[in-house]
Amino acid sequence: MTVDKPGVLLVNLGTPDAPTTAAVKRYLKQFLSDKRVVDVPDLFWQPILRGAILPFRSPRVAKLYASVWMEGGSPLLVFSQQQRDALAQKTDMPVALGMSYGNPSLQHAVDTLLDQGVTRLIVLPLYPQFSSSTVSAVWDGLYNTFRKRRTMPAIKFIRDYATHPHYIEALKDSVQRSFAEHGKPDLLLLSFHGIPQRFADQGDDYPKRCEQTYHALAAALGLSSEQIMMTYQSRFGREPWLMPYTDETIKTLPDKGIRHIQVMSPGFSADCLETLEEISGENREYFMHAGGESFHYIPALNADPLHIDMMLALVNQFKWSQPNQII
Ligand SMILES: C=CC1=C(C)c2cc3[nH]c(cc4nc(cc5[nH]c(cc1n2)c(C)c5CCC(=O)O)C(CCC(=O)O)=C4C)c(C)c3C=C
Ligand SMILES: [Fe+2]
Ligand SMILES: [Fe+2]
Repeated sequence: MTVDKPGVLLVNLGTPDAPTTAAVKRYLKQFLSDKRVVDVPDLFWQPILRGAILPFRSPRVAKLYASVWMEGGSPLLVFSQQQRDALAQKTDMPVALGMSYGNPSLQHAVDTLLDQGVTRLIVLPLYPQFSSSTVSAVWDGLYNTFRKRRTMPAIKFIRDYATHPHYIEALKDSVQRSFAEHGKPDLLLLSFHGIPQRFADQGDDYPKRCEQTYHALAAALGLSSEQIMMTYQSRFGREPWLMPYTDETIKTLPDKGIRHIQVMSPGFSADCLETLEEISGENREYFMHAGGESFHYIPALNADPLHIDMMLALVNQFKWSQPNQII
């Protein structure tokens, strides 16, 4: 009888090992050299990256990381480890955490699972909305981990979960707790990480998936289009990214009479630099400076029990093998 042992691989983006210029430079170099993220040919891109971007961006971004750093490390790592441990408590399958960039690496996570005798990998990239720049990068990273191995497990790869009922339910619950604590705002703003508009034009369905999350959550909360809106944050480089931009939008709201907002970033499964510093720090300042009166950031789902239940439901679909399984 063939042994069948499923194991779960949770994957997220990755983060620097320390809030220092050297560590941030190492991380950004790996991240921004991935063609899934920046698709400019290396002949042009590497001199720009090494000569201009890394030397100037690394010290600046290191300071931003230092402003959100937690006792156990970078927020993204701390919350991801909490998710891994909480999921492991709820399943008898081994669970490992791997990052596309930095540590713990995907290679380390896959090795850990295979060393425990796992024959079937259930891969859950913790990006609710598919994008080639994130989820396909996980796919590439996974492929690389097997290049030098003579064995390979069966693989179940979860593409995304933008409208999964458990995901929408967990978001709804989190919003309702925030409304109960701070009152109902004039506007609930959903800020998703952006990608270049060109990626979408070339077929990346990320904006469609974000819109589907937005519509599903608006319906679940019973909010009208005046009470909830979506924007895109974290623009990088000069070409147009998905619009409307979060920062530009936020600056205009007080003039429209919107003085109390609550902001959530449903595309981030764990709090990180982009939520804690960019949204809860920088964008809060833009809003208050433009005449806003009350700004509340609604945390990412992190290790919320409903979020872990969602992960369990997603991976449990693949817990039992099907005959003639190929991938
Ligand atoms: C350069 C292009 C980038 C694309 C395309 C991109 C897509 C993308 N990213 C996330 C999630 C995260 N990004 C994070 C940080 C981050 N992102 C970029 C650039 C692109 N992202 C950079 C350069 C950085 C590092 C910070 C900086 O230098 O400004 C993070 C946080 C990491 C952390 O350590 O906290 C996350 C998470 C998604 C979901 C996405 C596409 C949909
Ligand atoms: Fe990013
Ligand atoms: Fe940012």
